[in-house]
Amino acid sequence: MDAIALIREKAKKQSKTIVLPEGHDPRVRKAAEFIQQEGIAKVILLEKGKLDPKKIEEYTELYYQLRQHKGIAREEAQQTVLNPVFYGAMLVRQGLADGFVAGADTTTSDVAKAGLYCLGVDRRIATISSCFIMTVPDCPYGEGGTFLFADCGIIPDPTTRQLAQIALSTADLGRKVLGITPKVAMLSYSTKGSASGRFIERIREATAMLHEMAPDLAVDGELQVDAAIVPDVARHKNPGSPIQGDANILLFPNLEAGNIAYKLVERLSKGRALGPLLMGLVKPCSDLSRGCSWEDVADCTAVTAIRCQYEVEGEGI
Ligand SMILES: CC(C)(COP(=O)(O)OP(=O)(O)OC[C@H]1O[C@@H](n2cnc3c(N)ncnc32)[C@H](O)[C@@H]1OP(=O)(O)O)[C@@H](O)C(=O)NCCC(=O)NCCS
Ligand SMILES: CC(=O)OP(=O)(O)O
Repeated sequence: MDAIALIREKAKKQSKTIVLPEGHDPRVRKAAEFIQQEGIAKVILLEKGKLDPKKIEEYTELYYQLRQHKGIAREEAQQTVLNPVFYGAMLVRQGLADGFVAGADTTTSDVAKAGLYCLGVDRRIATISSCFIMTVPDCPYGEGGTFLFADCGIIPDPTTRQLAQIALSTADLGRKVLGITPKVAMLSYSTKGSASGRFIERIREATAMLHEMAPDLAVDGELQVDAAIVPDVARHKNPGSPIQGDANILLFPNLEAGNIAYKLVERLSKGRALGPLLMGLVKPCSDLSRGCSWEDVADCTAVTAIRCQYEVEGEGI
């Protein structure tokens, strides 16, 4: 079964309720129809101007309380809650839905803020970041052409600790959603000392930290991407590597590299890019690219539904 089919089948077993707040967008409406027809999840479809006035009142007060320490006024709280993305996040907070998926018509920054401000940070993880599930047709690399790429959406210039934490969160998501054994490549423009400089040093430090945090995780760095995913190149450039050119998780050094790389792979390979799947929040949710297809909305919803199960079981997401 390919990765997309597997994700849809797994989601169907969960029967979770996911909020899609951008009901004004035709791609989101089409996805909602498909998701419900296929039994992937139950959907709460929202639209600006059609929100429940009682809940607006309730969530305005709640949002005001949550953000009071930042000095916001009630008026600002109400304006925020009138935005269906924030209202949808509040539905999740209040337990009326299990997760939300937005970003077809909202920037990543605003979707992340809805998650951060309404749901909050999972203290066990502490870092909010994101990853993509990438599927590349006719590709022998990774997990039969499936990879996880991170962070391509949230942290512009991660610290070494954040890089290690992003890798851990992505590995965890890969295990839970795709059932893979993670093999992490910490990417750079150098393979094990073939170049030097402060950017490379940072990746080395992050790799060492990751080894300490998760001694059983298969990880190697710093690696160029060819040494990470092409076994022949790995044999030449990096013999003895624990992942031997067979990485399925690609950890990018910063958001510029990650965001550019995921869009290039998606567009040039005619592959799929599911995400940015937000990690480190107390409930599962997903952002989308404004360039997404209706299938991307549907499949990010399926991934979010699968992740809800682990949140219920108290295992983190
Ligand atoms: C995630 C994001 C929205 C946070 O923005 P923000 O709310 O303005 O961030 P702030 O610096 O004001 O921090 C607000 C709070 O959240 C916390 N926070 C911010 N980013 C965080 C992260 N990645 N992980 C954990 N906590 C975070 C801060 O520590 C702060 O906590 P405090 O209120 O207790 O002091 C921001 O990092 C962002 O916009 N990222 C880029 C997204 C983007 O543009 N992507 C484009 C390509 S997809
Ligand atoms: C993830 C991302 O790049 O989102 P957008 O294309 O909407 O900026």
